[in-house]
Order: sequence, then structure tokens, then C-alpha cells
Amino acid sequence: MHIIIATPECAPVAKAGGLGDFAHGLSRELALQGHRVEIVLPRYDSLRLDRIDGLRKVFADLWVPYHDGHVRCDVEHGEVDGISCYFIEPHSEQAFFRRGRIYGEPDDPVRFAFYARALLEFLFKSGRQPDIIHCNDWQTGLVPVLLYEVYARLGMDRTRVCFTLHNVGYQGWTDDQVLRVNGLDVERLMTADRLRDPGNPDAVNLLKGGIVFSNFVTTVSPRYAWEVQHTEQGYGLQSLLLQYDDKFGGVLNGIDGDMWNPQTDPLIPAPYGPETLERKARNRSALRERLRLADGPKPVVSVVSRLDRQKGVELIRHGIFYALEQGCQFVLLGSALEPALQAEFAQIARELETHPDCHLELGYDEELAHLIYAAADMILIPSVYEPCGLTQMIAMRYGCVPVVRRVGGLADTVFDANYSDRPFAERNGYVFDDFTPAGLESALGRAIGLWRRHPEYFRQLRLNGMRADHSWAQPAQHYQAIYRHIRVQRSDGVD
Ligand SMILES: Nc1ncnc2c1ncn2[C@@H]1O[C@H](COP(=O)(O)OP(=O)(O)O[C@H]2O[C@H](CO)[C@@H](O)[C@H](O)[C@H]2O)[C@@H](O)[C@H]1O
Repeated sequence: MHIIIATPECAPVAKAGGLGDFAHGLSRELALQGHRVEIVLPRYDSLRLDRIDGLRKVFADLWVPYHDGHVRCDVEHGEVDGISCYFIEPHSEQAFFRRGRIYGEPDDPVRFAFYARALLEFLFKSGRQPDIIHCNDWQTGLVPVLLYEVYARLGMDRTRVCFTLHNVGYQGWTDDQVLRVNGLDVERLMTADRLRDPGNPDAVNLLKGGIVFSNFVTTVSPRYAWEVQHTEQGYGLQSLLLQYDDKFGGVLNGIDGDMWNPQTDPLIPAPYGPETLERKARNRSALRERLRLADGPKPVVSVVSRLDRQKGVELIRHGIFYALEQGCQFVLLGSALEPALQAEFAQIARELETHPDCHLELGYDEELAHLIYAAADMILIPSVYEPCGLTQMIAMRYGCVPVVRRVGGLADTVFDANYSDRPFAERNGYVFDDFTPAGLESALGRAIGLWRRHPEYFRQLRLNGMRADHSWAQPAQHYQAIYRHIRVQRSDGVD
């Protein structure tokens, strides 16, 4: 099959969080399983050019219809870990993708709506008629709308769209001007059954457009699929998602086994595996040295996260002080978009600056993230909601035990050491329910207690996590089944 991945992120060249890992991991696995896969991204000025092979301009003067005229774009091509990637660069006054960062600009909906339009114009003008466009999150919400409303009539009528929701908390709300400037019929589309936001009749909801116009919609874990249909985690889209139940389902994400492999990871000083777990201690020493933490027999509790309300920042804050009180070390690597959260954590970092057992690193740092997974004994993930969550899966691969709140994909992947009904070999962490300090302490306290009093049992939990299969092989099969289900059959029978 010919599959286009439409995504605002792809690790490691343009990554703000888990969506970057998803696009990279799924694309690589689909290509390995024999498909023609192409990723199309905006050409951000913040792209990590050092991770792209053979970058060159392949399409000059792509004139993309916009407002009453056109925006001239260039398209570059390069390979990222062997995956074929196209990067679209508009030359316009707004400098849509020359902002020094991927997200967080006041005109984000306008920037990404243009990306959707430019992507389709590129496919059309370059003569591509893929079997599937796999879209991701609100940034690509206009892709299926434009395909159906504009490009199908121009002949792109055999392409089908699979749309994955990575976070229903962000829906791309904006005004109807965004439809007009991208050549769409406002009267026709601003209706309750199409793109009008259910909560605000004046707003366009780009994510809703993606859901309504796609042939199939997935989200990134079965538990989150249920939550967005039946709880306030649907952020106003519950009834829409129930209405489209027959084209909706959850597919648990994988993680890339090459990028996240403690046995071969070039970013950690002492690679190790289940048979050489004792070498983890060398990574712990390296982390302590790098962050100027004291040496000694204390467990390292960690957080690697975007600092966002979704991630349970109040409980992360509580976790820092609780872990220190319990005689642990605490390391946080956190990136915040919201200025208030950035300021709040910067303040805590200042308070604890000279503490020998604590370090808060604010910002995004790929290499430090790898070292933390390799060094830490526990990772804390007290999310308010979590569509899938990759950090618990990565941590487990590195023998770091997750302590998580039982929501979304965390509930589907972490099984409590004491209370799970699974066989012992499948228990791999600690789980709590209540979004309260007491809830968090009930799980983190048990984890610390086990580390201290029953190290052999704690080691077994680490091994259980390391041996679990979280590869992309199965999820990619699942997506292929969805693609086959929605695609237009070819008369020559070639898959
Ligand atoms: N400060 C920092 N520095 C370096 N690396 C950092 C970092 N903060 C986070 N990361 C890395 O970014 C990734 C984050 O994964 P998450 O599952 O937490 O994704 P996120 O919530 O962004 O994405 C959404 O999409 C993903 C993919 O579908 C879902 O798993 C998730 O639930 C949903 O919220 C991990 O690879 C982590 O190591």
C-alpha cells in the first residue's frame, strides 16, 4: 500500500512529545512490513537538520491556493532513519514555520490549516494518489475535509483517511475565516454535524472536522477510546464519538525498539540488558555526576514529561517533596509551554538548587531523557488523563519501575505489583486511582518500601517490565487491518 503520514511532528527531527515518536515508530514498522510510506511535515526552522540524510529541494514553486491568491512553497526531501520525508516550506509574510518552535504560537490553527492545504496540493501536483493518508491530531484536521470537499473532485478519489487522536484536550478551535482562506464553503461546513464546535457556535473545531470526514478514527489505547466516549475526557466530543462508534477504536501504541534499547543506546554510558542489570548502577553514577547529586544508597525517582495540566503537575510537585521526605533522590526533566507552569517549576528549581538529592532540569533534552531512563529506579506519571503514554513503556524497557495513575493507556500497560489480578510475571509497576496527594503516596510509598525492604522482588519487577513486548510489530498489523478495511480495492489485486 502507499501510505502518507500527515503529522506535525516526527522524532527526532521535529519532536515536541509523544506524537513525534508515534510518527517515527509506526512509519518505520509499516515500511519494514513492505509498504511505501512517506511522511509530510512542515519545514520548521527548528528542524534538526543533522538527523536528516540527503536533504534537497525536489519541488520548487508549488503554488498553494490561499485567500484570493496563492502562497509559493518549496518542498524538500530527505531520509530520517531510512524513512522518506517531505518538508513543505511556504514563502509568505506570515512565516508560518519560521517561529523557532513547533507549537505555542497564537496563530497555530491558521499555520496548521495552511499545512493541511499545502500537503494536499503537494500530493495532487506531484501526481500522488496514495491508498491511505494517516492523519494525526487537530493540526491535520482539515486534510480529510479538503480531500473530500476539494481534491476528490479533482480526481483524488481513491485515497482514504485514517485519523488518529493523540490528545482530545486540544481541538484546534478558531474562527470560520480559516475555512474561507483555504477554499472551503463556510455555509456548508459550519453546521452542527460538520465543523461547528459543540460548545461555541461561532468556533470552527478542526479536530471535529477530522473525525467527521475521515473513514476511520483511532485513538492510542483502548481505555482512552472508552474514556473519550463516556467521560469528560472527551472534552465536549463524547456524543460525536459515540455517534461514529462504528468507525472508531483504540490501538495501543508501540515504542521504537531501536531508538529505545538499553543494550545499544549510544546516548548512555553503560549499555545493559536483563542479564546485565547491575550495570544500571554505572548510569546512575553518571547521572548523579552530571547533575551534581550526592552518591549513596538512595533510589532515584524521576519524571520525564511535558509540563502540562494533563500530566498532573500538582501531583508531580507533591511527588518531589514526598520522595525527598522518604529519603529518595528526585530528578525531573520537564518542558513547559504555559508560562505560568514554567515560572512555577522554575521557582521550585531555585528553591531546591543546592539540595544534594534533587535536580529539576527545565527544557527539552533528548540526551538527558535517555540517561534518566537508564539511571532511574522509578518514574512517576500521575496524569489527569493519558491517551497512551510512552514514558512508562520506555521506562520499563530500561528497568525503571513506573508509578502511575490508572487512566487511559497507563491503565492498559501498567499492572500493580500488589493488587493486579494478572500473574506475577506480568506485574510491572504501581498504580493509584485518586488524583490526590494521598493517592500518589499510596503507590509511590509502596514502591519505595519495596525498593528498600525487598530488593530482590523489586529487581523482578524491573525484569518483568524489560521483558514485556511493547514493539510496533503488533500495532502496525492492527493499523494495516484498518487500512485494508477502508481502502478502495485495486482492480489488479496488488496490496
Ligand atoms: N522535557 C523533555 N525532554 C526530552 N524528552 C521529553 C521531554 N518531555 C517528554 N519527552 C519525551 O517525549 C515523549 C513523551 O511521550 P508521552 O507519551 O508523554 O507523550 P505526549 O503526552 O507528548 O503525547 C501524546 O501522544 C502520545 C503518542 O500517541 C501519547 O502516548 C500521549 O498519551 C499523548 O498525550 C517521550 O519520548 C519522552 O521521553
